[in-house]
Amino acid sequence: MVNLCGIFISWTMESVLEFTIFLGFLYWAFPGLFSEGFLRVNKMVDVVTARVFDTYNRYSPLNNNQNESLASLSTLKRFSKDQRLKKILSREADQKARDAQLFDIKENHPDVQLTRKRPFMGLSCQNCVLTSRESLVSRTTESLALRNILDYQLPQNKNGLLQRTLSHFYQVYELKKYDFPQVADLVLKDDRLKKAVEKMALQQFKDSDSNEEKYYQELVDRNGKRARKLLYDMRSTLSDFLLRFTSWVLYKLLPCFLTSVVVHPGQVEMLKKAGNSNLPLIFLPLHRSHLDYILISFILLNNDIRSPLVAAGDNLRIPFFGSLLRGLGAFFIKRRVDPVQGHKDLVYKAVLHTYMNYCLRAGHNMEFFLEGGRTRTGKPCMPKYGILSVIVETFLDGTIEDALLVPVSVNYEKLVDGNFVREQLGQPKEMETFTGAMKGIWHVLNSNYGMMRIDFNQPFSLRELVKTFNTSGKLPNGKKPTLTSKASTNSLYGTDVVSEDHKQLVESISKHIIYDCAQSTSVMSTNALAFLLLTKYREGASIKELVKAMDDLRNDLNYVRRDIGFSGDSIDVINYAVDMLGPALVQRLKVNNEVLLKPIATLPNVIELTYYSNTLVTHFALDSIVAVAIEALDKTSGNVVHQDLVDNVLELCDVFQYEFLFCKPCQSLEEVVMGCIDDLVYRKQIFLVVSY
Ligand SMILES: CCCCCCCCCCCCCCCC(=O)SCCNC(=O)CCNC(=O)[C@H](O)C(C)(C)COP(=O)(O)OP(=O)(O)OC[C@H]1O[C@@H](n2cnc3c(N)ncnc32)[C@H](O)[C@@H]1OP(=O)(O)O
Repeated sequence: MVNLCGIFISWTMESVLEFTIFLGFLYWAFPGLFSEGFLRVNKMVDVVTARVFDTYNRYSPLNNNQNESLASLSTLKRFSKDQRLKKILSREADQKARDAQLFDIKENHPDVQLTRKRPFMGLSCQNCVLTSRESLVSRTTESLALRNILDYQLPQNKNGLLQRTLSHFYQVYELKKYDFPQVADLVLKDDRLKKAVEKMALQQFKDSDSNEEKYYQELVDRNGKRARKLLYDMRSTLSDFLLRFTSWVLYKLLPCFLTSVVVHPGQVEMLKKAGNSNLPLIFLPLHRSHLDYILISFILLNNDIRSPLVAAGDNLRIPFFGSLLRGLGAFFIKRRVDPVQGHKDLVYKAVLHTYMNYCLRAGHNMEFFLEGGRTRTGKPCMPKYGILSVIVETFLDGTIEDALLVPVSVNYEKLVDGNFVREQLGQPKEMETFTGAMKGIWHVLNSNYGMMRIDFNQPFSLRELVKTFNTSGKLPNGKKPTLTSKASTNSLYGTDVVSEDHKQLVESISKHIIYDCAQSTSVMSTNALAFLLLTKYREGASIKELVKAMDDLRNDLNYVRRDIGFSGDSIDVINYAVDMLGPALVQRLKVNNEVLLKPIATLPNVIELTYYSNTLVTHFALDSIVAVAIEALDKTSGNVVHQDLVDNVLELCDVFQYEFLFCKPCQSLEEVVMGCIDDLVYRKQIFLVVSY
């Protein structure tokens, strides 16, 4: 502090001038910063005031119920007098209300409403991994209530003055310490990598005109050096200190733009138990925003679960942020493995495969995004198979005994990384840069994204899944695979051909996981409103109509045990969602003294609204296809033949197979379609069933 004062006092005229020039430069470089400057200063003052009050509350007696902004000690005193008066008044009012209620209860029958139990999302598949499904979870785990992880609570017995003042610091200090071994040197010595280098050199040697031994050696050296460089560009330098420090910073920053980050403590409990099994956990989230991996690591770290290494596209290897991400667990992969001089890039594949192999063997957990990037439409993307094929291969060749796969679904009330409208209109993606990232962070910090929800599905054993697929032939084409543990001959590592069985297996696992994630994604208020407005009320609807439609939608979702990420009266939900979506997406009109909500269904705005709605479109995809198939049938006789309808639906499903995953790979699509028709007959009474 003394030093800091000294610095300011010792400022000369030159320093002042220099500082002014610096400010001038900032203004020139980032005019946006200054034009909105005052607004932001105001916001900042609000945040600081809120923090001061928050701190005051922590020191003051625990039940003082004060929740308004305070400025000075005298105001505080006056405030507590007012508070006391308010309390007395509210106690009296309470008393009166209770008396009146007691009278009502005596006179009338009470209107008892049963609160519906929230479904526990993400249990693993009972067809494929029954043993995993029965482990790690209990009735108590299931019935725990959702929790906002930004509300950090100190343990009961650790609630001293210092701990309360520096609660977040205390939290990160107390975290369990893990070792994060570095494996790069081991990778370079690995025989398989050396063989891939030689094989690549040999291919290049054969393509050349030379037949001198010396040239071949030169090629081996060149490829060896390339392997080293690829590895050092790729590797992660996960650091315990950096994780803790970032976690502390996040505790301070996240509340600036998120009202809550909601997780199910039961799911976290399952992960903790799985973490104690000494098997690597492989986290497989659906990718919506850059916040996904930040919050997943944040939650795991703060629950004493080993932080994972995360496969990051090398487009994120930008100055400063690249090194930061590397220290927080990122290992950088090429987003496309392109051929080198007309041949498959064996060296790169071998580096990636061997690196992942050693990381898993060293006990690291891993995380990667099966979709290979963020969804641009709000619908889950079809999976990419490269990284998962390495994990499966690492298990099949006996390097690891087993791995626990954890599908993760993430949803936001409001999309954090812009709206992808530019890209959806056909313009190329803007590449990540340092200034772009800084501007993005600044923008995010000054916005409100509402609530974020993360669902960790139940971890399941890769061994059990492979065994089930092996023994029951539950692959989509009904083909029985015969995969046995054997030396590595396929996947990303140094090969030209991936065996058909292995391909089928990896594809089925990937699709199963994407399907599971989509099923366990909870529906946000913004998804529900956008869906209703775009599919049912494109021309607008009164609040009353929307409330009725929202109630019906909630009932439908509850019936199929989809979790809804909001609660309360539908009218409040709608008003909240309208505010979150903003006037650029939903208009509030006043027609004949009635408020009408209307979607902006014109380009480009409709693209963003569709993004929100698509979370539910996936859910209703099969129902909609049945509806379209019924329309296409000949109904002149007044009847529809069941089998014709099923055939029509299957044909349409074939057309849409790259757009939606209609069922799990372990299910038969025909049976799922028949189930869907039966359900529509029973619940929506679309037909009267007649048998001849
Ligand atoms: C305290 C808090 C801290 C918080 C702070 C934490 C921050 C901590 C980290 C930050 C982290 C950032 C994270 C960013 C998020 C992304 O950057 S997402 C983007 C990057 N991630 C991914 O793309 C992962 C998924 N992608 C893949 O797996 C892709 O396959 C790859 C590996 C990128 C390659 O893609 P590709 O070149 O298009 O090739 P693809 O057709 O998929 O096949 C590649 C190979 O896989 C194999 N293969 C393909 N199909 C199959 C199959 N069916 N079966 C078996 N093998 C197959 C074959 O060997 C094939 O090679 P070929 O035989 O064709 O030569």
